[in-house]
Amino acid sequence: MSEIIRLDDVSLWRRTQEEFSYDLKKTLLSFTEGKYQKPAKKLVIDSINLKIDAGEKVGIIGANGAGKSTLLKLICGILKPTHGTVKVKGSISPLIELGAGFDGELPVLDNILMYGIMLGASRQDMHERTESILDFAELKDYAHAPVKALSSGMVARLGFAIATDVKPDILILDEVLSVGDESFKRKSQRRMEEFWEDNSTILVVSHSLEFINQSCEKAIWLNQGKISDVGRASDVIKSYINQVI
Ligand SMILES: Nc1ncnc2c1ncn2[C@@H]1O[C@H](COP(=O)(O)OP(=O)(O)OP(=O)(O)O)[C@@H](O)[C@H]1O
Repeated sequence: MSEIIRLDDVSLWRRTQEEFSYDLKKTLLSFTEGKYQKPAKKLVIDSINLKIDAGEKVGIIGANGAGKSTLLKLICGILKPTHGTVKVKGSISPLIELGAGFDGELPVLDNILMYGIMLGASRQDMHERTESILDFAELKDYAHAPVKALSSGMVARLGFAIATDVKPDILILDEVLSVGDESFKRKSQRRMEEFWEDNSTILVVSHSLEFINQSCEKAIWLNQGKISDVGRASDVIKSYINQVI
């Protein structure tokens, strides 16, 4: 099988949460008082080497704060590593922050076009797909409305409809999807099952070990930013459970 994702010695440092209370006045004062301290940083991904082949379904498990979402964000290019390289061949659809790339002021139709192009589809392709995307998202009546006029559930449905219609080579999922209301949830699950049956490469983060065991042949156990174990899902889950209990 051909390699589709490769991470070589990837590390990422991030500012710690305290930095979010960053205050310019306080910083200037601390400078004048000679008390300035450099922003604290934390190593959230620590020297990761990883290879994923085309068509593999890979589950990522680990405790809260282990770095699972961060790893997905590095793979789809939302975050850049501080050190090391991330190589991805083919198109990638991150179902992570659904709708994060939308422009609220622009109509739904324009956003479908932009979002699809951002995910790697051509303009022509997106023109042809618009109808089925609006149909799946159940947003035909909103085609000309600005995205800011949609509810948050509608925005998530639109994001999901575009990202899955575009049929990427690699699908990235953070937690098992729970988009929209009950009827949409069922519909989105059926669409996800099609991806599973397909040759798509899938990376999924989940706290449901049962789901990972049933749906993925391979699993990665992350612990404090490092890979603790990688291999057959059932084996990795066993060693994770043994360590946790
Ligand atoms: N925007 C951010 N800025 C700074 N640090 C962050 C940010 N987001 C997450 N972190 C830190 O990065 C580390 C890894 O977080 P991440 O969200 O990847 O963990 P996770 O394994 O997905 O956790 P969970 O299971 O709780 O979703 C944590 O220490 C977290 O505090």
